[in-house]
Amino acid sequence: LGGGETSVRVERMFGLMDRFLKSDPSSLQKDILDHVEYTVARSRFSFDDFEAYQALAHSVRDRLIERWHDTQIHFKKKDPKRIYFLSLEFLMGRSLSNSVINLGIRDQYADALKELGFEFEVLAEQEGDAALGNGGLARLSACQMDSLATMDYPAWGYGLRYQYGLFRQVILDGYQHEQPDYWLNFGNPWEIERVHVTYPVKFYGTVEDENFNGGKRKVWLPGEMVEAVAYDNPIPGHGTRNTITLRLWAAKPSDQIDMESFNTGDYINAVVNRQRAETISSVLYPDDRSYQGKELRLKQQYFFVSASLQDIIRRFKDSHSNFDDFPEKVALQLNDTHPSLAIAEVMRVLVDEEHLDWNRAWGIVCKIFSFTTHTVLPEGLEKVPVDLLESLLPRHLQIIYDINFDYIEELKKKIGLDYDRLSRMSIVEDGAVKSIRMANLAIVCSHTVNGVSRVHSELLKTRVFKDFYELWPHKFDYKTNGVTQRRWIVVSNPSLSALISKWLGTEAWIRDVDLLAGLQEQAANVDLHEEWRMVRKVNKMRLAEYIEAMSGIKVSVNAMFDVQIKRIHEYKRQLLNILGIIHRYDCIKNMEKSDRTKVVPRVCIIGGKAAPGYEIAKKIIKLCNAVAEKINNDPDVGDLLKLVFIPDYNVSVAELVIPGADLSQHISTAGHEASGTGNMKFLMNGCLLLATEDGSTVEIIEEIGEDNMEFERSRLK
Ligand SMILES: N=C1NC(=O)[C@]2(O[C@H](CO)[C@@H](O)[C@H](O)[C@H]2O)S1
Repeated sequence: LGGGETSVRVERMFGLMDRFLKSDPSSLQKDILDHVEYTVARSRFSFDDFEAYQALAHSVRDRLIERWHDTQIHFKKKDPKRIYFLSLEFLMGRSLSNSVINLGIRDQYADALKELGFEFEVLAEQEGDAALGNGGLARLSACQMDSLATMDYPAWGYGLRYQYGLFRQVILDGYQHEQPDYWLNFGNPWEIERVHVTYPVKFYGTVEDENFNGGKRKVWLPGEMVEAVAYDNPIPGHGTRNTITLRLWAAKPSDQIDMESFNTGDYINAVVNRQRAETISSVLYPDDRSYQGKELRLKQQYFFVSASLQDIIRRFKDSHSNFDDFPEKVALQLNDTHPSLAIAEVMRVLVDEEHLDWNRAWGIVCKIFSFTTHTVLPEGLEKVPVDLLESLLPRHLQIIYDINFDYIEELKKKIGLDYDRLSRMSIVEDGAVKSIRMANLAIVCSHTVNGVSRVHSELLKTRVFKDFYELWPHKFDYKTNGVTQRRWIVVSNPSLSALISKWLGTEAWIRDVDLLAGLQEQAANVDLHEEWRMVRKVNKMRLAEYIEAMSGIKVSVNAMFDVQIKRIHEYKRQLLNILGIIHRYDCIKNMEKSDRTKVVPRVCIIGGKAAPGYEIAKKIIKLCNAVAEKINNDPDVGDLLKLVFIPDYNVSVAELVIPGADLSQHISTAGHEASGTGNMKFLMNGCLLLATEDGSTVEIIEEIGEDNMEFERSRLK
């Protein structure tokens, strides 16, 4: 995502801030009440918090739509190079607060609501999280969309509209149980269903040779077809009118019901096609690492790739007829290997449908793809069994074989007949299960390959993709993860946000996070310290109330809140943290009463979901709850030590926990966390980090400076 040459500011269109919608409190009030009556269909004189939230959401959406249309008109006229971000996961969280803050009208809405007898924060709590992702990779996608919009990029996000997002974590007797995420049950005011934006997606079938222009060409005869229907989500930038689109695809059957079966009373078979189709976009893949359930996963990947590319090519052809212009107008960013089939799909469309010759099509493909890899371990690299691909997408397998043949012939000219290396670098893995190495496919066809931190990039160059780096060093770069300060300070910690603006003397940091460095000039200001302590206290009180409401455990805000919230993984070492807590408990129990006055009271907070099939991770959750049961019910320890497992950790829970944390733990086994983003969120909220030198923490250390660190570098002898 290079310089600003493709980012054209979407200035105030037609000379007005908002063409038709005003934002003074009385106009907003009228808007909200109109939506109560005409959208929510409730009496404007009697409606509850949830109905008020629905009306408020539609009122805000109206303002998003104005800018959204202006943006689309603007870019249709400018016809810039568009960035298409292809990701199978977007962990968006709630939209209301983020939208009104980016629109710059949060306070106006809060004032308008107060006069109607409602509190903005109470209504914001009515919204469910859009949890269309598993963890850091998915939340990064959401933060990137916010930043692309704010930086005025003409960008699109493409993904899947899962009917059920990331499972709801319920703790029973200390164990994790997974419940469906019914995030759509009460409607979703933040999306627009585009019933006219649908594309056929094909699967299975055979490939035939057909006479064409005196030669032969391949024709794919599909065995099954489903419809992809677009659901659009406006993503507003901050301090700009640029409002980009997150287009999510839902799978619908091409034929809703088989009337013959129905009329013969075979009601199950009558709808079996609908079920087969809708399953494709029904459940978010429950794990952000291991790859089981391969066929469904592969169907999901191709479904969203095919629909997205049909949409992108249609948009290109609306104003261009020569595919030589395609690389000038289209950049496709592969978020991990999940969208890698896009490479074979573009080749298929260009060669089989647009009738470009192979080499011309290949030249185009190699200019439009960039690949972000988030994996540090070779065993985490995605492989697709050839037999599965041959069954589901026979034409794509042929294309991948052809790509690989040309690539290996070229490789032989460069490295000679080093068969071990040729075998390692091949896109096709021969072995017990012949497979397609999706990362190799992505690297061969992309013009850039980026890691997500400097440390990660070094691991890629020296271990994971060493062969490729030696061949194409120019392809490899890194873009260290980032998080948006709009969500992680302004939305989640408004009192800190106000304090920062006051002491910096500007709100410009909300668009440009580097301006936060200006606070260093006030680092010794005791007045700022006092205000900051008050902010932290308020946030800790909010968190303590939440803990008591969720677990019944009373915690003292005078204790240090020591937090570790992230997906449960062995490499993230929640177990090490729990063993440390057991040790701390043991030390307190064996301490003389007089010595206990030296103990800093501590509330240890752990939260996170374990993948449903990850048994060890689920046992760690049980251990945490068992240790908590023991410690929290020991009056001898009292407020000196508490342990809380926060259930169902999600984006909204993170927005509550992070501002209240005094200390946070990022103690992954070095070399395992590709980047990590929780460290950044805690840091920008003024929290101390207890961390290993891993992933992006290494760069945080450089940014903070070693004189601000306490090091415990116990090198192995
Ligand atoms: N499947 C994954 N989930 C993650 O959180 C991963 O991607 C994140 C975003 O780049 C990284 O910050 C994490 O370190 C990495 O584990 S990879």
